[in-house]
Amino acid sequence: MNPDFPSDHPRNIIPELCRLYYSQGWMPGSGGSLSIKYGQEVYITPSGVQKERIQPEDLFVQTVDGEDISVPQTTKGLRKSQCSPVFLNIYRLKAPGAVFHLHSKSAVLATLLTKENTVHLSNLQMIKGIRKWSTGGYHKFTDDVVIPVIDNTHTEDGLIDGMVKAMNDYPDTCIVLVRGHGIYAWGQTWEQAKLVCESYDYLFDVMLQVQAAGVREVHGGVLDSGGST
Ligand SMILES: CSCCC(=O)C(=O)COP(=O)(O)O
Ligand SMILES: [Zn+2]
Repeated sequence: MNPDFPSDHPRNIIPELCRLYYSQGWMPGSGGSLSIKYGQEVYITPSGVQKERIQPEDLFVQTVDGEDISVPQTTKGLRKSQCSPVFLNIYRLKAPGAVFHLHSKSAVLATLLTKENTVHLSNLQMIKGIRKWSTGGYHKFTDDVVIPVIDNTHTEDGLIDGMVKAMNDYPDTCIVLVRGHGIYAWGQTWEQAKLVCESYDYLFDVMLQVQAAGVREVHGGVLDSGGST
């Protein structure tokens, strides 16, 4: 922690979360990127580095319109995250307080087990921890939670069109799955974005383990990762 900044400042929170997510296997091999909005400033991790080793001074700071507020004053030759344009697009469209991009294995597996453009979840208690973005209200555990899946692209900014369509088609979602790649997830605060990532990782993991057990139907009629076999 850098004592020059409050403990809840993005320069302290982002490196802490990067270490946590690396240890959880969600930011392996430099994959993934985190961003937090603080006032009018968006703090974003640098590109292509070992995310678990990021220091408070390594972050880029931009406006939601992509103007530089500050760049790292280090000799490390840091570059902006490839995810920056995707993050900023989400900040402009949804006005969240934080957007995370993670390569969690359960999310990637969930996208590979369906050819459809959605994953469905229902009848799981942890669904109650997820908010509907448009109202802020929480889901019931019996709700049919529909998560959009978009196809991967060769560059991160190539994801923007698919992300915009997914956000328009599913205004309640606070997560978009990218096939074979990972998730983009957001919350009103970084704490809420963290809860979203943890809840969905748990839910995807449960769904995958039920599927691995060869179960096609469960109590309440759902095991459905989009209807494809
Ligand atoms: C091996 S990770 C390839 C790029 C990627 O998908 C990612 O999430 C990290 O991008 P960044 O530019 O932020 O390092
Ligand atoms: Zn990625």
